[in-house]
Amino acid sequence: MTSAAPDQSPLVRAAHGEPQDPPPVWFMRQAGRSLPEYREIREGTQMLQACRTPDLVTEITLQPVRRHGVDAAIFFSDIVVPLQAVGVDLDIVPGTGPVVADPIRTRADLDRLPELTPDQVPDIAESVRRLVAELGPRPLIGFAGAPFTLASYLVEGGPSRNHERTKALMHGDPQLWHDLCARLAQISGEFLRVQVEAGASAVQLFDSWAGALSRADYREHVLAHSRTALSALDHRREVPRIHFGVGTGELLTDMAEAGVDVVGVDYRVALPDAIDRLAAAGHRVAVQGNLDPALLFAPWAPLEQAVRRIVAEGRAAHGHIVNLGHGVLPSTDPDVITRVVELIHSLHD
Ligand SMILES: Cc1c2[nH]c(c1CCC(=O)O)Cc1[nH]c(c(CCC(=O)O)c1C)Cc1[nH]c(c(CCC(=O)O)c1C)Cc1[nH]c(c(C)c1CCC(=O)O)C2
Repeated sequence: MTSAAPDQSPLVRAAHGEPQDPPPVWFMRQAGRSLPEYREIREGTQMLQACRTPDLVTEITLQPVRRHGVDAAIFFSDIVVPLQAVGVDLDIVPGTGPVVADPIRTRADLDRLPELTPDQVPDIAESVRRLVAELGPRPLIGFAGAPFTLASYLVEGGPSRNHERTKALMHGDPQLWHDLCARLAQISGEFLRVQVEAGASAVQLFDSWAGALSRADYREHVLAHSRTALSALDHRREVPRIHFGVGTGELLTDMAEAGVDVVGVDYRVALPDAIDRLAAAGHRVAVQGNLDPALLFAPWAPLEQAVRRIVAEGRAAHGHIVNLGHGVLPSTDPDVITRVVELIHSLHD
């Protein structure tokens, strides 16, 4: 399945616009609570503590690769790890998500948010190096949160349905908003750069909550900062960049402008529509997606049909990486994931 070196792997080739037969597959949140071996090894260790412990990061990242035979590993970490590394007082609360002790809402708050330097995350580079050595020809995907999604956690103080304080800041004090996002672009870009310099073969920039924005707001207040974050990798254009957000059907062509090779498609948009929209706007990019994670709970017959359809639809794209339209849900049966991977690997054109 995998060829000699990660930069020649099906995932990297598909990301650079060379269709693969069968297409490569991995799953967002493939590591995590759906796996009993993950629940076991995480017992007694806080999430953020686990993310900073190379033995745990290495083992947890490899668990889904061993079990499911996916075509890539995704680095086990969290989008808030670099924020904690620069000194933000935050925690990941089980069942809730990241919670920030002192939200950032004023200029004085922003002044307390420093830039990220590599010496603050030596363990991240160490974990990536170990993983790359273990994975051999299989690529490791590094990742970071995009400025808007990180800003939402920092401004709201935690997960938010409506992002009201974030949007109030964006519109009420655009200068402060842009300065905050510029700082987050540095942090996010540096976190990606550390992973790539340590050997990651591809990256994904998660702008998970960008789908909450209008196109106008996205273009005026967000796009340039995501582009800046990714520009930290401009000296390594051979490392493909994937950009994903939930509910971003209306933003796909805008997100493609951030300097990306692959646009992640969530399950609310039909893959052919996403491919057409991107092509009509002149973007020669690959697509990733877009099986509904809830379909993994359906009987095999409709699930198989959906997987076959997505693989067939993806053949019209400039490269297709099969994935879910968002992360694996914690109560998913891992055997179903393994069976889906086997099916995809059997689907030759
Ligand atoms: C928005 C976001 C976060 N973190 C992340 C995003 C972007 C991706 C997305 O849109 O889902 C990114 C992330 N977080 C995690 C990964 C690991 C790699 C992988 O995908 O396998 C990745 C890529 C591990 C994690 N990150 C988290 C867990 C669960 C914590 C645990 O297992 O105890 C994992 C495995 C915690 C976390 N961290 C965050 C949330 C919303 C949660 C869930 C809280 C909960 O439901 O308990 C913030």
